[in-house]
Amino acid sequence: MITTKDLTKVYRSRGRDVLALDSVDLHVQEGEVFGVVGTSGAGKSTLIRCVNLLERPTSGTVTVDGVELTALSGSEQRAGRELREARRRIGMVFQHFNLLSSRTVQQNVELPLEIIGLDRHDRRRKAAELLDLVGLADKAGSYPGQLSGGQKQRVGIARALAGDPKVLLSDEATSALDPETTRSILQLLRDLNQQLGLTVLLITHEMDVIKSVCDSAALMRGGRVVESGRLTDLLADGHSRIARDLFPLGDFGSGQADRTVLEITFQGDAPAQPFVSQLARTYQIDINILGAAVETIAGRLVGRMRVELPGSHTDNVVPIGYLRQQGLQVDVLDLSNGVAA
Ligand SMILES: Nc1ncnc2c1ncn2[C@@H]1O[C@H](COP(=O)(O)OP(=O)(O)OP(=O)(O)O)[C@@H](O)[C@H]1O
Repeated sequence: MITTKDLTKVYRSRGRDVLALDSVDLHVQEGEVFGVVGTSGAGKSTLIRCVNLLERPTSGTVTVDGVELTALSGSEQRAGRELREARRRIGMVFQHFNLLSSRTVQQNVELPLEIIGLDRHDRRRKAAELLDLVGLADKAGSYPGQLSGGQKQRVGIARALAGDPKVLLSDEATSALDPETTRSILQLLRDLNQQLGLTVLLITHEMDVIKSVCDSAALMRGGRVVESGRLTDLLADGHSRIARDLFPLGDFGSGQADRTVLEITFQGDAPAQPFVSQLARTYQIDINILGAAVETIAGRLVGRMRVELPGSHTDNVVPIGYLRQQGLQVDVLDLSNGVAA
């Protein structure tokens, strides 16, 4: 549904070039919620602004729903007719809501419909439907200043849906909200994704957002996508940095040379059996549990545990094989850099 190829953006700032996007290849499938995560300055905002050509990339292509936007003329306010048409099928939600304070909630939602020339009656009907969809039917006559942050973001979402978009872009939509409101807005995005078949591309600096709402994710660093994929696949990959960040499990053990640290992951229907005590009993070994967490990720129950066994990797080949036989994913950590060996 959204594909970027070799997407590059260079800003010229005070006489020097800033490489904000460096050959970004991204593929967001139709109907999924895709999260881009990364620290400040990684290039997330630039990426999302290039996806709907609010920012014209320096090179590379952006294709949304089969239309190559980068081949259409104009950008920002001077977009040509075809680009404006294509943009109508892409909704955008902003961190600070971007509502007009002098207009009522209803009038804010009607704004994009006014711009496309819909008549008054149809505008009213459509805006009322959208406000109902986001749970704000009773606030139609209120002004943004009379709403909470979460309600303002619901208005922002209703407005973004006015053009019946197939794709919704969310630029840190929950960063200005408290944790409970964040949860309710993420749930709303998830519901809209499922009810309307909406494809959602969101950017965030919070791993919790990825964990609670996304099907897939990409990690950005220094303008590059360093990892991307479906969360279920990433969780099955012992080298995945995203998976590691989804489960911060504490330290890496005693640091002694004759110890083996394992990371054990179980997903979905994998046995929720007491494998640690079974292992200890079967092989008569003392197992040190270093950390454990169970989360619901992409709608599936996923657990991860880090344990330390006495002896080297070679000494533990048989117990590791036993765990794998139980349907568990087992990665042996390389203690020098904390990733799977
Ligand atoms: N208009 C601009 N002019 C010059 N440099 C820019 C401009 N916009 C962004 N940059 C630079 O591009 C890089 C990527 O910025 P961007 O805002 O995309 O990152 P980000 O991951 O969204 O960060 P944040 O989470 O802080 O918004 C940064 O080095 C930033 O300073």
